[in-house]
Amino acid sequence: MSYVEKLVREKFPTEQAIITEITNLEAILNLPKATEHYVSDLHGEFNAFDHTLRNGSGNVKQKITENFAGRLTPKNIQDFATLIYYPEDELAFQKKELTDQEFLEQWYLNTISNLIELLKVTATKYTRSKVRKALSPNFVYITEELLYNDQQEHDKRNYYNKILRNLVELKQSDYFIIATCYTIQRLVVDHLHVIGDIYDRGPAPDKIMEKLINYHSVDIQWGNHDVLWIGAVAGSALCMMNLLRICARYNNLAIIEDVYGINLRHLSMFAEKNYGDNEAFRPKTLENEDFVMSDERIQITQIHQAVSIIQFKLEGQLKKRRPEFKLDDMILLDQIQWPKKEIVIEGKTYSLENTCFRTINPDKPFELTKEEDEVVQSLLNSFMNATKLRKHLDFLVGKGSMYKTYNGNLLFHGCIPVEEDGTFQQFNYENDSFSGKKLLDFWELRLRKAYKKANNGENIEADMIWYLWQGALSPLFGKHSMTTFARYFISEDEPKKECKNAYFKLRKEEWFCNQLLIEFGLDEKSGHVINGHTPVKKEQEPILANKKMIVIDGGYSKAYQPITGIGGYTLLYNSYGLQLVTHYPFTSKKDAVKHSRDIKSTRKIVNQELERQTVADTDIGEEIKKSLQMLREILNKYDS
Ligand SMILES: O=P(O)(O)OC[C@H]1O[C@](O)(COP(=O)(O)O)[C@@H](O)[C@@H]1O
Ligand SMILES: [Mn+2]
Repeated sequence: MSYVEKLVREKFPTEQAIITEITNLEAILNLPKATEHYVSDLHGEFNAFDHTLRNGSGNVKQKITENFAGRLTPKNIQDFATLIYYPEDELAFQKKELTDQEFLEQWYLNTISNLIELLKVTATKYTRSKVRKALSPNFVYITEELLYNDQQEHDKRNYYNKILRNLVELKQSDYFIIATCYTIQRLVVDHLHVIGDIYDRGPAPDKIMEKLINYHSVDIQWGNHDVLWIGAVAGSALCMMNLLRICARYNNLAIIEDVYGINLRHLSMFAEKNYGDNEAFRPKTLENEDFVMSDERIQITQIHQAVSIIQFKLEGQLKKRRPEFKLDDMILLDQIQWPKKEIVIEGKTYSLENTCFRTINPDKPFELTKEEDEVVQSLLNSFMNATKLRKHLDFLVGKGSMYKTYNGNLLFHGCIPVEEDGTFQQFNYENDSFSGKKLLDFWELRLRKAYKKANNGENIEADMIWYLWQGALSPLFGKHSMTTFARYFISEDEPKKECKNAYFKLRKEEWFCNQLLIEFGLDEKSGHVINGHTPVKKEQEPILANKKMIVIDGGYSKAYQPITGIGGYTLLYNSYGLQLVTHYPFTSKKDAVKHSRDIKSTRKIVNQELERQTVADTDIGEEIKKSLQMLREILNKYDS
């Protein structure tokens, strides 16, 4: 008897137990495929993300409309949807509105009854045991009684009404309503995919991480911004400087100090001593006008310069340490022609503007001053020992990966580096070379290794994570070089250009997407490639290559909304197929719910006439079929 068979027999010790399990699994295979929800490039925009999760990208409202249209007015449908998204707020609002006790009681009775009806609809896709797990432990018994009872029968109706009345009379209805609303939110989406870039630019990536940690089912594909944070905690000073620079640039240093508890005082004092105001380094402010001339802005501008210069010095050191990274295209401090402060790029001379080079020794431009070195070391130490940050990144590394194949689709953040003709580019490392799927597997292994071996000494492993941030063959970056230096100090546009990998042109072609799906062992007839990373501009299309490629970076990031013109794309994949959902930019809860300024449009991607998919058509279905086969074999042995 094999080890697995022994375990199965232990779990199902009798013939009857096996038969019950077979029946149960067969039934599950016939349930409709559960809904997957895809989001991407959240960039710290917690409020917008939270709203998307609460409304299931419009799925909650769609279910209400399908079920209650004709019975509830559009306004009542909207109020009901609002209750499910934000039950605490809507309850408080209704209690204030309905001052007459009788009206309020009637509202409670109607609401609970409608909620149970909606819960029934959302629960039909799941087994009873899965629904039970989604219920609040305090109300499992009552909810099941209400859920699985037929109200039409006279005696049962009395019983049902009595439970409802009791909830109201015993003052349990608020708790019950809140719990049921969250259960409905939980059931409308079975699994969430986050296609990278949770961190940077926006104010609250930490809250996104907390939400994901507590979410019932999620996977993450790392984005280039996420790996910066992983790199910093793994001991890469260069990753840390990059993320500090971005935090200063977007006026987000509070996330470092107030949220993750990393003290920036030493850095700030050093910056104040060495830098003044500088136009090129003022933080991007999106709204707060008072901020424009404040001391705080000067302070951030100083920090921004200090960390940028340290970053540029460390890049020079890295180039020497890591020749295999081929950093020749990168503008480095040793190219500056002193004392004129000019730089020659591809034979053309550019004068440097907004310079802040006082800590740079022209003879040894990559050398940190003693104080810079102290600042770096103490910051790195703090990053590596910040408990909350470690908790968030443990989750990010644990649940994350470079790519995912899921129910026939291929998910990754950036690209698979290719030549102009579509052949996979080779990355050479230690006498081996990697391309296509093998390249992504290689990077995943390296990242996990570097994170595990985190140390703040000479950290060669962590350099690898930095490469994922901006290396020319990084699948997460996908551009020939990052032109950060030029973007601060050169006014001409030419040196600021970042050329995209041929992947981004080729992904519009169906044959190319088929090649990608085949490379990852998927069926090119039914699979899709799903990407984030490159904001889909106003004039561009998110659905490409005869619907094989879907790019869902639609601009959760406020800074990118002017170019995308919307507030983000999400995808829903239910038993009827894939739908692309376009969101309005999120301004406030109130605006989103009271004026329905959330979902702009929903577009079907896959032909509606296709047969409805069941669990049998999914990856989990495949697993179940394997288990069924094994159980049947064991059962046969009982017979013989
Ligand atoms: O928008 P900013 O802050 O100027 O940053 C631009 C930089 O961000 C990058 O686009 C990388 O970030 P994304 O992954 O969000 O695209 C770089 O290629 C570029 O140099
Ligand atoms: Mn990205």
